[in-house]
Amino acid sequence: MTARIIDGKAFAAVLLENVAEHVTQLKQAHGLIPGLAVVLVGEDPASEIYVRSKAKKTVEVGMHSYEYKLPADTVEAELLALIEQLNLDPSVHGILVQLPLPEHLDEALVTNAIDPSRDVDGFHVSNAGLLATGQPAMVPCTPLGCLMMLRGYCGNLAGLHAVVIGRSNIVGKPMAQLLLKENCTVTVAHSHTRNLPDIVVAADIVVAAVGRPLFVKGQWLKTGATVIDVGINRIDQGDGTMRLVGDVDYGAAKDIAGAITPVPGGVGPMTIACLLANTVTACCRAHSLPEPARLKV
Ligand SMILES: Nc1nc(=O)c2c([nH]1)NC[C@@H]1CN(c3ccc(C(=O)N[C@@H](CCC(=O)O)C(=O)O)cc3)C=[N+]21
Ligand SMILES: [Mg+2]
Repeated sequence: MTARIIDGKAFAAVLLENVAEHVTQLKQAHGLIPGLAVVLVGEDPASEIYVRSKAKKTVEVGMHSYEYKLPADTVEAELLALIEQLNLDPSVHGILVQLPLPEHLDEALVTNAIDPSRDVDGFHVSNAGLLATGQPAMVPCTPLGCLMMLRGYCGNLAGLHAVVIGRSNIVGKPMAQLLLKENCTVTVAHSHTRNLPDIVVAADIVVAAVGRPLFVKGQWLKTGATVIDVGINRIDQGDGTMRLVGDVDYGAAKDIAGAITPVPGGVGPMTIACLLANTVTACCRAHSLPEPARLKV
C-alpha cells in the first residue's frame, strides 16, 4: 500500500484564498483591514525565516503586517511595554510573539500579557482554558491546521482512535482537546510512555509532535492509519548541507499508512494559513461582525 499524500500546501492555498476573500469583504463593507503584529526577540535564523514568511503571506492576503525585531538582550519590562502598546492599538487585531524566547524572558508571563482576543496563537491561559472546556476560543494554529487536514481526509472523525505523541502546550495538549471535541478516543503519549509501539499500532490517527527526527517508525503503524507529522527537524547530512525531516520515518511509513503529511509541505504551510484565518476571526470579533463560517472550528 502506498499512502496518499496529504498536501498541506494545497490545503493552505484553499484556506488562504478564503481568508483573502474575507479581507476584501471587510475592506469593502466596513473599511477594515485586519492587522497582524509579529514580535521577534533575538536573532535565531530559523525564527527569522518563519517570521519573514508569515509577513509575506499576511501582505499577500491583503492584511497589514507589523514586524517588531528586538535585540536578544531586551529586558522583560520593554517587551511587556510593547505588548501593552499593541494591545491598545486599534489597527492591530492579532499579536504573535515568536517562541522560543531568550532564556531570561518568562514565556508564560509574556504570553499571558497579550490581550486574549488578539492572541492569534491561542497560547494565552484563558484561550487554553476555553478550548479545554469547549467554549469559543482562539485555537492554536498548528493543531487547528492538523484538524482541518484530518477532517478533509477522514471526514467524520467520531469514534476513531487518535494517538497524539507529545504533550506541549502549543501542539500536543490543544491537539488532544480538538480531537476530543470531534469525538475521537484520544491517547496522549510522551517521553515517559512505556511500550509506545504497542500504543501507536492501535491508532487510526497518529499525530507526531515530539521534536525528534524520524522518531516514529513505519512498522509501528496500523495499516491504513492517517499520519500527521508536526516535526520540523533540520539534520546535517554530513556534507555541509541540511535536510528537513519530520518526526516520522516517512520513507517506511508511506508504505503502511493510508495517508500521510510530508515534511516540508504538510503541517507548516497550514500553520501559517491558520494564523491568518485567526487574525480575520479576531478582527471580526473585535468589531462585533459575524465570524466567517468557513474559518470556524
Ligand atoms: N508564537 C509562535 N507561533 C508559532 O506558530 C511558531 C512559533 N512561535 N515559533 C516557531 C514555530 C514554528 N512554526 C512554523 C510555521 C511554519 C512553518 C513552515 O511553513 N514550514 C515549511 C518549511 C519551511 C522551511 O523550509 O523551514 C514547511 O513545513 O513546508 C514551519 C514552522 C511556527 N511556530
Ligand atoms: Mg514531550
